[in-house]
Amino acid sequence: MDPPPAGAERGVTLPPVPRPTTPQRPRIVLVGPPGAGKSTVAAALAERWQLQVRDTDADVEALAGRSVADIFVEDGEPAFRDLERTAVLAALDGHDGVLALGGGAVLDAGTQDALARYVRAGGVVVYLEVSLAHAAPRVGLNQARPLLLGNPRARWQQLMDARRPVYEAVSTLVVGTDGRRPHEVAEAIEEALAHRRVATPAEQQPTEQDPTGQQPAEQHPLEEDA
Ligand SMILES: Nc1ncnc2c1ncn2[C@@H]1O[C@H](COP(=O)(O)OP(=O)(O)O)[C@@H](O)[C@H]1O
Ligand SMILES: O=C(O)C1=C[C@@H](OP(=O)(O)O)[C@@H](O)[C@H](O)C1
Ligand SMILES: [Mg+2]
Repeated sequence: MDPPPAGAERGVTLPPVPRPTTPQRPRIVLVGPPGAGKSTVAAALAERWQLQVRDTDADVEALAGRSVADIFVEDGEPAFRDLERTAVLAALDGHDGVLALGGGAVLDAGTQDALARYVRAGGVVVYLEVSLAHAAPRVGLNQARPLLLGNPRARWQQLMDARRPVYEAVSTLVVGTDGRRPHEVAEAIEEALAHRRVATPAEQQPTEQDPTGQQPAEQHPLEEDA
């Protein structure tokens, strides 16, 4: 007999958890600017879904044996981006769980290609949206995000102006986080996944197998097995 679905023992009805794929890939990837809550919401989703969580910033720090801030200061941003690409590609290729990217990871061409392949294979990329007014108090004035040093609000806005089109292009779903607590963002993601049936622009890019870019519904990784 199949084991009861997660939450059943607590009398809770959960939406379908994204199912595993072969080869192993993330069930969901979170992108968005600093302070969107990617790391926090990824951990919340993993907890809800009883999956492993991975965060490319933590992977980079493990690879380098130093903090993100120290890598920026000692080696510069290009060296950080190289480590980050390595971490992202490794996670997209072998992490079966929830994956949070660092905010600037999507700028890398190799990462963009890997995300596009992941999406064409049915993967889910959620862009966590946040406004400056809500992001600023979340990122605060701490030193952990070197790109925001100096004038964090102005730097954040500059980053967003340059990156918004990239976040939109690589994602298959956009979820707002303004005024929502992390667990409410996780719930909003679940709800969006449960109700979503229409392919988004990132999913409609043509593939060699399907020049129309349309994805048959039965291939979607969020559907429960029949
Ligand atoms: N929806 C939210 N509402 C309020 N605070 C949040 C929310 N999401 C995250 N935070 C807080 O904001 C800070 C940055 O969150 P984090 O998950 O590190 O963002 P990101 O990884 O996108 O940069 C953390 O202190 C976290 O607790
Ligand atoms: O936006 C960026 O370029 C960065 C975001 C950070 O991650 P979070 O988005 O998780 O804060 C971290 O990777 C690094 O400080 C650079
Ligand atoms: Mg983070």
